[in-house]
Amino acid sequence: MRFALGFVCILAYVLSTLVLPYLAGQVALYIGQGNVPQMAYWLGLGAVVFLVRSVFQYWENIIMIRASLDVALDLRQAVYAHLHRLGLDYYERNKTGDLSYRLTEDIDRIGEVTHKMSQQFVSCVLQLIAIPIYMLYLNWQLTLAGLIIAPLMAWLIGEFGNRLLKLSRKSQSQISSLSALLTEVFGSMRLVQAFAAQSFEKQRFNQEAVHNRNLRYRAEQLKALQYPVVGFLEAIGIMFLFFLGGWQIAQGNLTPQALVSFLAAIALLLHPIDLVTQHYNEFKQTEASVERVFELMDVPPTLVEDPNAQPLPAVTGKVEYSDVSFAYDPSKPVLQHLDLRVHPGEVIALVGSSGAGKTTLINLLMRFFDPVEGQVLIDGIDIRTVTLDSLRRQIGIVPQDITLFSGNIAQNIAYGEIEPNFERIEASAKLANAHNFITQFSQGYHTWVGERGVNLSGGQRQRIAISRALYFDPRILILDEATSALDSESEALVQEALDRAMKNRTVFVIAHRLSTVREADRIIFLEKGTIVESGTHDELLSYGQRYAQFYAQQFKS
Ligand SMILES: Nc1ncnc2c1ncn2[C@@H]1O[C@H](COP(=O)(O)OP(=O)(O)OP(=O)(O)O)[C@@H](O)[C@H]1O
Repeated sequence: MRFALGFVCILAYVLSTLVLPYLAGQVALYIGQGNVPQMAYWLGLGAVVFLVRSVFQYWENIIMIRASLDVALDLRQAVYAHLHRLGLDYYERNKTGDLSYRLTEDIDRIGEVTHKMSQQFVSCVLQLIAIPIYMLYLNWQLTLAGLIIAPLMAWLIGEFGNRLLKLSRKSQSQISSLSALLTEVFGSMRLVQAFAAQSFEKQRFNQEAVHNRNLRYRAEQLKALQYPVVGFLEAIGIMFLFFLGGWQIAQGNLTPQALVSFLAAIALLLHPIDLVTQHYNEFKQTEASVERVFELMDVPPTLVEDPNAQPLPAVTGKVEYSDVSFAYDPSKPVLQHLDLRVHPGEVIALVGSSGAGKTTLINLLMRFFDPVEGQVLIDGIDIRTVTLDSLRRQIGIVPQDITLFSGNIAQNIAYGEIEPNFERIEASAKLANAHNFITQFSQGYHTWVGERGVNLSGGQRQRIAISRALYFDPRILILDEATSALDSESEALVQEALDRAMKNRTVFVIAHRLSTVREADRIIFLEKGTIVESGTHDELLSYGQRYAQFYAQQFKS
C-alpha cells in the first residue's frame, strides 16, 4: 500500500518535471521577443511547478523511506526467526560473528538500496523514459542522434556493475570473516592473554584488515574509472547535439525556442543518468548482501517440530530410552541400541571416559537432536510428538559453563520468560541458596550482571544457574557438573542447593565429583555409546569391573 502511494507521488513528480523544458522554451521565446510581462508570467508558472514538484518529492521520500525500512525490518525479523528454527548442529558448523554480520550490516545495506531503488531509481528510470519521448516529440532527428550513444552507455554501466558485483561478493564475505574473527577473539580474551597470543592475534587481524582494504580499494578504483568514462561520453554527446541543433536551425528545420526546450530536456536527463549509474553500482554491490541473507533463509532446519505436535502435559519425570541409536556423522555411530528406564525422582549419574556419549544422551533428551533409531519417551510419550517448548520447559539444566546474559539477576533467573514472575524468581533463588547473597547487593535482584555487570564468584554464578534451572519448576533436572573445584565454603553452599534442587525430581548428572556418584540412586557407566554397567556405587565397586577400574583412576586419589 505504502509502495503504491509512493509510486503515485513519483509519477506526479516525473510529470511535473516534464513540464519544465516546455516552460524553459516559452521563457526563451519571450526573452527573445523582449516581452517582459509574458516572461514574468511563464517564470512565475515555473516557480509554481517547481513548488508542486518539491512537495511531491518530499512525500515520495517520506513514504518510500518508511516502506523500505519496513522491508528491512520484516526481512530481519524473518531471518532471525528462521535462525531460531535451526538446530544446534547449524551453530556448531557456522561462525556466530558471520551470522551477526549478515543480520546487521547486510540487511542494512538491503534496506538502504531498497529505499534508493524504490524512491530515486524508479523516478529516474521513469524520467529516462518520459523525457526522451518528449524530446522525440520536439525533434525526432535530434533525439535519435542523441540516442545513438545511449546503448553504449548502458553497456558500459552494465559491465562496470558486473565487475563490482564480483568484488562485492568477495568483500562482503571477507568483512564477515573479519567480524567472525573478532567475535571469537573478544569472546576468548582469557585464553588469548593466557597464551600471550596478542601478537599472533594482531597479525591475524592485520592480514584480514589489509585484505579488506585492498578489496575495497579495487571496487573504488573501478568506480573512479567509471564516472569519468560515462561523464566524458555524456559531454561528447551533448556537444554533438549542440552542433546538430545549430545546424538544424541554420537549415531552418528548428526554432531556437525548440532547441532551448530540447537542451533543457537534455539537462534534465543528466541527473537521472548519473543517479542510475550510481544506484546500479550500489544495487550490484548489494546483490552480494541479498545472496548472503537469502542463503540463511534457505538453510532447512534439521530438527522439525511435528505440525500436529501437542504440548507435553505436566509429567512425573519417567524417562525411557528405547533401543536408541544415534550418530552426529552417519559414518561414526555414537550411541548404539541403548536401553534405559529411569523412574520419577531417580538420580542417575552418567559416568564414563571422555567421548563415551554422556552429553549425547542428554542432547537426545532435550531433543537437540533426534535419534537415528529408537525412541526417547517421557511418561510414555515419544518426545518427537510434543512441542519443543513444552518439552524443554519441563527439563531444567545447569550447564558446566555458566552464561549470564546482560540484564539483572532477576532476568537471568527467569531467562526465557517474557513476563517474569517475581515470586517464582525469589522462590527458586531461595531453593538454590542464592537469595542471601543477592539481597546483600544494594540493588538486590535488580543488580546488573553479564557484560559489564557485577563480578560474581564461581559459586555465586553456579547458584544463579541453579535458580534459573528451577524457575519453571521442572520435573527433570540435568546437571553437568563443573570439573573445577570451588573453595570448601562455596562448595558446601552449592552442594546444599543441589541437594534441595534434586529432591522430587528425576535427575541426570554428568558426574565429576565423587560425592555425586556415591549418592546417586544409580550409576550408568557408558563406554563407546553403550551402557556397560549400571548400579549403585557400592554394587559397581563390588563387581570389580570397568567402573571399579575407572573409579580407581578418576576418583580414588
Ligand atoms: N556436535 C557434534 N558433532 C559431531 N560429533 C560429536 C558432536 N558432539 C559429540 N560428538 C562426538 O560424539 C562422541 C560422544 O560425545 P559426547 O560429548 O556425548 O561424550 P561425553 O561422554 O559427554 O564426553 P565428555 O566427558 O568429554 O564431554 C564423541 O566421539 C564426540 O567426538
